[in-house]
Amino acid sequence: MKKHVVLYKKLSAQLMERLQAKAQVTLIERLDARGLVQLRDALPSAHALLGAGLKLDASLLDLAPHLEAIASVSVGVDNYDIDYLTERRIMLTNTPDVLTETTADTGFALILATARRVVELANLVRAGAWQQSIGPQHFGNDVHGKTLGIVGMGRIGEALAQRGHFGFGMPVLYHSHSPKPAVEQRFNARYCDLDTLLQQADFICLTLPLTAETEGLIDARAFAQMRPGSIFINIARGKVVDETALIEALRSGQIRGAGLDVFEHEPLNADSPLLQMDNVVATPHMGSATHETREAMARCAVENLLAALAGERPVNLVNAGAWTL
Ligand SMILES: NC(=O)c1ccc[n+]([C@@H]2O[C@H](COP(=O)([O-])OP(=O)(O)OC[C@H]3O[C@@H](n4cnc5c(N)ncnc54)[C@H](O)[C@@H]3O)[C@@H](O)[C@H]2O)c1
Ligand SMILES: O=C(O)[C@H](O)CO
Repeated sequence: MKKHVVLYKKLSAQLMERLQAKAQVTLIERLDARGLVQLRDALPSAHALLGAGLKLDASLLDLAPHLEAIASVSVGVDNYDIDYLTERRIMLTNTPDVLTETTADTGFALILATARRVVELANLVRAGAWQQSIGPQHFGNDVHGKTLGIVGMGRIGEALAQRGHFGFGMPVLYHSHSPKPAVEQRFNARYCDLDTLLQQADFICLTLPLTAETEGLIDARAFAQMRPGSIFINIARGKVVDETALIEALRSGQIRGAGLDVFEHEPLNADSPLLQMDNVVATPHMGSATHETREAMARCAVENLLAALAGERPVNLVNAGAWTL
């Protein structure tokens, strides 16, 4: 008998066909109130789940006694209680690598948009307020040659460093768990502690995961270290930042601007003070959101899931303990 896979993300026809050839599939089209009821109804017979953007904790997963695998269509795994999954020997897989370049592109889009005030000035043109040559009150700042600070030198951090170093001639500072000699050689990057990076970088970019260790890492104390004129970019996770402290740093002029793809609560509330600020560029958690990359992520998740259900070790297994226990 085919195993039961519950999707809470729509797949392309091709991937759906591939999955249906091997499994009985239930698709939950939207994770609204009705969708959540459908999910709870499907969990008791589910062998595997595939999707993204849902906090899957014990309160839901206790409803799924037969669950063998969860294929997350994301690289970030902060929505899952990994210890709980490992204890139950439920394999968790993610989708690294395929989204690295696209997410780094988003990071650079935010760097350029904030430094050069692209959104603000495009809105001015759209509003018909471009009546004469713009003057210094509308000038931005250079990106090329400025110091790029990367917090979390992993896959996406490296792709950002590559763009900064080779494309924009930027000196690169980085802070990570440990120094990476190969990265230093390739991008002429310098490892430093977090405070030094915050004090010296013109662009401070977060590319690290949300974990118990990183939650609230960038707080009021951290913003106080940043130099006036610096620009803060977050393409990691909103909860790595104390958003109240960020708003205060923007209001007080401690930092010059922020490019934000992720927020403490998503979707960002329309009455967030961040949306009242011209020096903030806010995007809707779109780091990996291109047609090509989202399809590659979904394909990667399907492959991981099919491997798990076939009793093979998935390539992108996050919790090795679920396999070897
Ligand atoms: N905005 C988006 O749409 C989007 C897209 C993809 C990924 N992301 C986020 O980006 C994160 C990074 O992705 P990746 O593929 O580069 O992951 P990765 O594991 O390759 O890199 C993360 C890096 O952060 C470092 N790190 C972890 N904890 C740290 C700490 N406390 N202090 C300093 N460094 C620390 C790690 O050593 C690693 O080098 C993901 O976990 C996800 O949350 C967001
Ligand atoms: O972690 C990821 O892959 C992105 O944030 C998309 O959810």
